[in-house]
Amino acid sequence: MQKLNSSDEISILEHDLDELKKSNIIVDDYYNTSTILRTRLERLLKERELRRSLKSYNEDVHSNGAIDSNIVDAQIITSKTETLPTEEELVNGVAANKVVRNGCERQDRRHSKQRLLVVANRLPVSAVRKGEACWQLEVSVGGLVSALLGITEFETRWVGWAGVNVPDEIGRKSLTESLAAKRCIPVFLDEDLVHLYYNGYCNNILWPLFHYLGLPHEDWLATICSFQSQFDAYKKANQMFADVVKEHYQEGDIVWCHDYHLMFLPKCLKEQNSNIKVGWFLHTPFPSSEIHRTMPSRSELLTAVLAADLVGFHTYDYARHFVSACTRILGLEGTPDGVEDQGRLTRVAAFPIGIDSDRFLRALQLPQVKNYIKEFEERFGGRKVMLGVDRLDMIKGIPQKLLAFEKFLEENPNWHDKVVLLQIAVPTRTDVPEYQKLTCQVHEIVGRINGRFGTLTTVPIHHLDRSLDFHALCALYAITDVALVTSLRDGMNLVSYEFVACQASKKGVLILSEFAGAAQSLGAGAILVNPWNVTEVAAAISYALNMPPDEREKRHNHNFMHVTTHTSQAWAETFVSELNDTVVEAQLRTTQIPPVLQTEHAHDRYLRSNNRLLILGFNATLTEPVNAPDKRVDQFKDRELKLHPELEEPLKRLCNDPKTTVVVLSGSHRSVLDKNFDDYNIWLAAEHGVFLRTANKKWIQNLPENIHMDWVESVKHVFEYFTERTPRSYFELRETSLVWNYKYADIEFGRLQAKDMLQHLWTGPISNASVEVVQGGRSVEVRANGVTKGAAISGILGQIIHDKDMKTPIDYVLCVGHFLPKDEDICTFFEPELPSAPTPTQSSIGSPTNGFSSSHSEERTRTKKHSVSTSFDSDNGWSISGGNVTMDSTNKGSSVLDLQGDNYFSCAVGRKQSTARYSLGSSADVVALLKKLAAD
Ligand SMILES: O=P(O)(O)OC[C@H]1O[C@H](O[C@H]2O[C@H](CO)[C@@H](O)[C@H](O)[C@H]2O)[C@H](O)[C@@H](O)[C@@H]1O
Ligand SMILES: O=c1ccn([C@@H]2O[C@H](COP(=O)(O)OP(=O)(O)O)[C@@H](O)[C@H]2O)c(=O)[nH]1
Repeated sequence: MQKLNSSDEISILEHDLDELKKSNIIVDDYYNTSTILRTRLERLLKERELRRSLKSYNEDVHSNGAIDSNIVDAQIITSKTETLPTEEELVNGVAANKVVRNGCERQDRRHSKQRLLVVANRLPVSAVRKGEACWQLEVSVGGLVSALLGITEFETRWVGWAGVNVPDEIGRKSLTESLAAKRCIPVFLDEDLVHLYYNGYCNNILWPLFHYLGLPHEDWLATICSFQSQFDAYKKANQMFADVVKEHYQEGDIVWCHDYHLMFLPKCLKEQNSNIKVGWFLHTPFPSSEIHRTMPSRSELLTAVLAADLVGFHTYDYARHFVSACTRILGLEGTPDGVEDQGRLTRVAAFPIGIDSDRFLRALQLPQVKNYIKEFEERFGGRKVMLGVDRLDMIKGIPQKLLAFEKFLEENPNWHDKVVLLQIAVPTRTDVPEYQKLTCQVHEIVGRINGRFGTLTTVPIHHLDRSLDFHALCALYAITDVALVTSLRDGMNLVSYEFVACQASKKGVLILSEFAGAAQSLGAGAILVNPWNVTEVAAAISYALNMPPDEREKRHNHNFMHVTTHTSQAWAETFVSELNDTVVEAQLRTTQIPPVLQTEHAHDRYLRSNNRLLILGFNATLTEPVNAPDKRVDQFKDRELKLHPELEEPLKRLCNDPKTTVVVLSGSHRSVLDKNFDDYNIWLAAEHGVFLRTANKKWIQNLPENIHMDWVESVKHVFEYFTERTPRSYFELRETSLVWNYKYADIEFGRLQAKDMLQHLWTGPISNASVEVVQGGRSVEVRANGVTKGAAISGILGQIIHDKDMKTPIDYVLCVGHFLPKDEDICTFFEPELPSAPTPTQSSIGSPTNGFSSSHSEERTRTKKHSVSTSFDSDNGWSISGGNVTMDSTNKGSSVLDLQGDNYFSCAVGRKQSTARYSLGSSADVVALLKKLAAD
């Protein structure tokens, strides 16, 4: 099998384009137009269009037999055993389907299908041991398997648990071989692990919580006590899945992880190999963040899922809940595209699943199915048939359905012998006590209703505790008048889709719970009900049974159209193509993110230089991080900014090094800096450099004195108003600015409030004042016009050079900070090719003193010297401006800065996108860096 990597894919695209052009198929010149495709959507649409053209081109070529090819094996899992109910249908059906869709489908080496590793807890077949090395494989029941069986576009391998304990080597080997024939790869989990991982953590904790059912009531104490061991088993099982994937992974494969059983898998896979393309799809609902918050492992689970490149859900609501949980619980940023963490985006989107509708349509033509239809019609002749098909699971609302049917019978005696409810309740998770209890409960209700409304010859409910073979199921769907789906919560519910697919002639009615994901796609044609409202469901049954044919037809047609166009094939194709796009996009994004600072390199250069300048931010640079995931903050204590305790020693050493000048340049008030750095031999610049504390510990004003502050009162009113209405937000009144901070507030609410506040500020009383409104990650700041760190640095530098009486150029600059974009002008200030724009102070350059004078340095172009001039102004003190400078007659030939290109390290801390040359993740990394520099 040919493997594809990105460059292969590109060259294939190029090759394909050539062929398309040769064959007179008109396609825009992708490479020319791509240069002007500015938005993501534009680019994706273009790529889709291209893919489609290629696909239809391939289909044409293949059906014309133009390319030498071999017939591809059916991708679908089929069983050789007689017990498999769908064998004939799958073998014939899939093959037929391929012929219909692709002409004669062949394998072209260049256009080989993309390899897809589908990893799900359950394999599409479950194994039953028939002898030491003899296995019978049966198709597993459940929507996940049904949907994934429909995927034929990819070269698919399944990795999963075979649903059986195989302790011996002979058994494992023989089962592995049997499964290999079906392109399945087993993960062997022993009984104890299955008990803790599958029965315990998956089905006793995650499943009920994700379906809003709360923890099982009777044994909730035991559940809480065993939580940790179950969670450990869950992680262990996930790692075992990852290990099996690793064995079978080939470069370029897509790994598609499925469902709540495998939330840790994306993390395990990325730890093994960060280049694997990983998608994760949840088949259940993702609950409101308020539910997810109650889980002891809430953060770990979310973080593990976020390791995936693409995360998918059935509905937009579930996706929104997930993003909300990530912002509220992990404090990450939710964007329209997904969740961002340090510049890395995990894309989150809705991909509603579908069914392989052709498979059902074809099945209805099979003689076996026709026989079943005849048999059922004779059996239930004269009565309307209502149908329920569910796994016997509490989420399916089977007791509620039965009670609603009972109420209908109570209220409609005329229907007693004219309607029958067939309820197929497939046993599931039978080792979990809650499921055992549910079985008893359902039996009891069925018995009671049949006792109450049955006659000697008929009963109103036929209840089966077993699964049906596929043909029987199709026949049942086809003869049904009203399907009743009353899930209390359901990720999607494919039974409703299958019913619609089989109703082309009967056009029966679907009653569908509004809590099933399917309600969002089939809601227009179905009668939507709240399954908890038994009266409403009973009324819906009556309405459905009495519905006039034209209304039935309209409703059915609407849903039939949806089911036959939104198929499982389309679902898988869309997911995989989004995953491919996401990975390409992520690569594009990372090129805009500065690389991580190599501390070794910065250190090495530091050692080789003689006159170093370290410019350090304070907040989130030299302080302890406050919003580590799940860390409970004491907002009053943590609000006070404190120097990271591990920095005290190294920072003192750096400050006392005669070859090093250290400046802390912060937005904070002078008192905050004084308090933290009182006994350091350090330069302090407060309020973004408006105030400067010189070496002799005196504060001077660095930026012009004539800063107008007449706007403060009005802004203060606005800030007070929002602080009162936003719990845990606060504001700081500084000398030249005001900052409203919502980092401890609910993030989403904080953001909404900030938007509202900005509106007020922009349009309100200060709209004409000489101020700037600066938006931070979790703050809004109003400061005087022209105040930025970049504007302040020239004055600071001039003052330092003057006070220290520097005679040699600064040959090393490290500028590290969690600066707002507005303040990143400080990074560009030192760039050799990008002298900063003139600042208010720079406009007042006086005659240079102190040994520096303006002149031209020819070396600039050769060595990329940083050329900056100093000046003194009687009003504003020292300033330095960009330009070409050398020292005066006493120091001819030298620049103020001589960074040799490489000796400049601007570094953004905890920022995703930045104009800085490098980045560091957090203040912890800054601590490590400064410790290293101080060690020598
Ligand atoms: O494997 P089991 O524990 O026996 O459970 C069967 C499957 O149940 C769940 O199905 C879900 O997936 C369907 C397709 O997306 C969806 O329509 C339905 O609403 C879900 O409940 C479960 O999520 C699967 O993992 C199980 O295999
Ligand atoms: O006797 C049965 C009953 C049901 N199913 C299949 O089980 C799946 C149920 O999927 P659904 O999404 O409705 O719910 P889930 O069981 O996955 O929660 C459907 O594809 C049904 O065709 C089956 O194969 N045999």
